[in-house]
Amino acid sequence: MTAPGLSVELTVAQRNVQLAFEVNAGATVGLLGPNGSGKTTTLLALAGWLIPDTGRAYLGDTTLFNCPSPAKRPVTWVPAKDRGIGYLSQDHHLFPHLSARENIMYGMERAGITGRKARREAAEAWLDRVGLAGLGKRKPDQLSGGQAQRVAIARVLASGPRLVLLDEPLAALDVDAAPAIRDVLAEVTRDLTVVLVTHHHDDVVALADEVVHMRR
Ligand SMILES: Nc1ncnc2c1ncn2[C@@H]1O[C@H](COP(=O)(O)OP(=O)(O)OP(=O)(O)O)[C@@H](O)[C@H]1O
Repeated sequence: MTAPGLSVELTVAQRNVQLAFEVNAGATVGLLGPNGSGKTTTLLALAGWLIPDTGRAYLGDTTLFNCPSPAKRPVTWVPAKDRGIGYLSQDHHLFPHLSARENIMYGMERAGITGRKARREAAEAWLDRVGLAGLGKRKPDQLSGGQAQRVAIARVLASGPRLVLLDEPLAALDVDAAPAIRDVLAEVTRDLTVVLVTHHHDDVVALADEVVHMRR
């Protein structure tokens, strides 16, 4: 399946955020800007967790939201669970009672991927792909921070998202662990449409095809 392109424009007056940008199908755009410039706000609106005052976002042929006026309800508002968007933050947010493999399988189940055996096999393949072959039975508290973030990457990607949102995905990692995981992210998102928020120039160089510079 080919990744869709993304087009977004939005304003959030209370947060003093106003922006517009496009991402080509299968490309990664990096959002760079100082604290408070609206990077997280933009990701929240795309993910479906924040309704902007005005704006529109199109993912391929799908209208994610269409908010013509702050005084009116959105004309179109696709709920977060129906957007087919994968969100990865700096915290892995793995379920502590589930193994690494079960966490990945959970992401697939939520995305409607049927068949427990198929999910299990796919989860094993994802563990392999993110460099964790053989560690599928470990619970999050038996993994290092870097290994847990690799599981989180696999959980997001295994669900087959149409758009991937990366919110400072390497910020919580040791400087020693970050480069290898950056390489994993670059490999697994190569053909996907991605919006990346980061403060790190290394992330932009390794992951982004284009950069949006945001100002306060
Ligand atoms: N829950 C909130 N309610 C009101 N204003 C908020 C809220 N969260 C953030 N803001 C404000 O909205 C603006 C944009 O914040 P946002 O978190 O999107 O910026 P950011 O670029 O992601 O910053 P950072 O790099 O610090 O994460 C800031 O002025 C911030 O103070």
